[in-house]
Amino acid sequence: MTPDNPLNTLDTLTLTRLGWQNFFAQQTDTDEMEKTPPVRVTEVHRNGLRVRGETIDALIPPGPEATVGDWLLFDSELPTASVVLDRKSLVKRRAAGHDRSAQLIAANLDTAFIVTSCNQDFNVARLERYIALTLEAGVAPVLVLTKADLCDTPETYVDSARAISDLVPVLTLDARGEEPAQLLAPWCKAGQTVAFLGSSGVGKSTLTNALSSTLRIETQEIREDDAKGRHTTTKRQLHFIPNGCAVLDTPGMRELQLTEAASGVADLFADIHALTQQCKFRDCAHETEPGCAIRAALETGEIDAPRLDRWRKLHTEDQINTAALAQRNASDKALAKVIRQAKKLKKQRK
Ligand SMILES: Nc1nc2c(ncn2[C@@H]2O[C@H](COP(=O)(O)OP(=O)(O)OP(=O)(O)O)[C@@H](O)[C@H]2O)c(=O)[nH]1
Ligand SMILES: [Zn+2]
Repeated sequence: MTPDNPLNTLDTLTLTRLGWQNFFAQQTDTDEMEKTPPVRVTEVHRNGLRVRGETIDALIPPGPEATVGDWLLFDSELPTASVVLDRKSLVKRRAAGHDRSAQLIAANLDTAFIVTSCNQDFNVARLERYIALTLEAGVAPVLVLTKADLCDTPETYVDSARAISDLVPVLTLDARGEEPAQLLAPWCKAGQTVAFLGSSGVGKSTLTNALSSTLRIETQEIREDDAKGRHTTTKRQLHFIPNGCAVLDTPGMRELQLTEAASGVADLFADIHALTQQCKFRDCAHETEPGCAIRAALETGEIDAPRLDRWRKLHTEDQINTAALAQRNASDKALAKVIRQAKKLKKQRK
């Protein structure tokens, strides 16, 4: 459990402290802001959303299709009618389980710190998954390798992390103590919103604490045998730290499936994506087709086989989930139409 951040209980947080940016200001005006003041979703609970504004701290019932980090124009008379402002960025995944829907993880992040440790948690395929997800979302990814202090050869992890993509900076650190605040400072500036993503036990809460001398989120030691965490953080919560940055600590996600992330995957695997455009057939499966640019590049050693496999897996998974989601949305629409027609008929009969 995460105890309440003492700063979250301060009476006044200016809009800037909450992360208000020009992008949002441009969507409204002073008249509207007086009637329906902007509030930010700082926590998502089963029974509603906690929203914070300059003079508002309220729990509103579920209704607005919003997630942590969203900005709403708060309707005090009918909170569920509050309008969600257009998002600067949106991180989502395919919901866990059999449901094909997309689950919103966080909105309006500027930077995502993708956290892993210099131990068994480190896994290139999973990091690529997180990177594709954040690139798709419009959030800048930064890889953070924790527990360098517990590892004899952190360089091997750093080298593998650096090889993933030129688009992604890599930081290595001990999450406890002073180091993180200094190393993360270039991204954790006033008015910015950053988040820590990664498996349970990699040090997300420790890093969140490290950014603020006043925060004390609970952390727990990982299991010794497999370095897995105990899912100590159970909810997504935005913390407002003294330097004016908003920080989101998230629970470790057990399953991270991509959906509607084609451009994120293409950006991360830009070289492979470019090659696919050169295949003779537009629907080339890169198996046995003549004129396949992917297979040719594999033969010359221009691309490496394990990385190609990882691309293939992500690309296929994203295509399948995206198609399933489209189908679901279409059938939802069709169902809504049937209900509307039934209601209309009922009315006519009265
Ligand atoms: N030595 C060392 N220990 C660390 C480091 N980072 C985290 N830890 C420890 O690892 C354990 C797990 O850290 P947390 O911050 O709770 O991990 P988390 O990612 O927030 O985990 P969940 O809340 O379960 O998602 C704690 O005992 C931390 O003190 C590090 O860089 N070095
Ligand atoms: Zn091909």
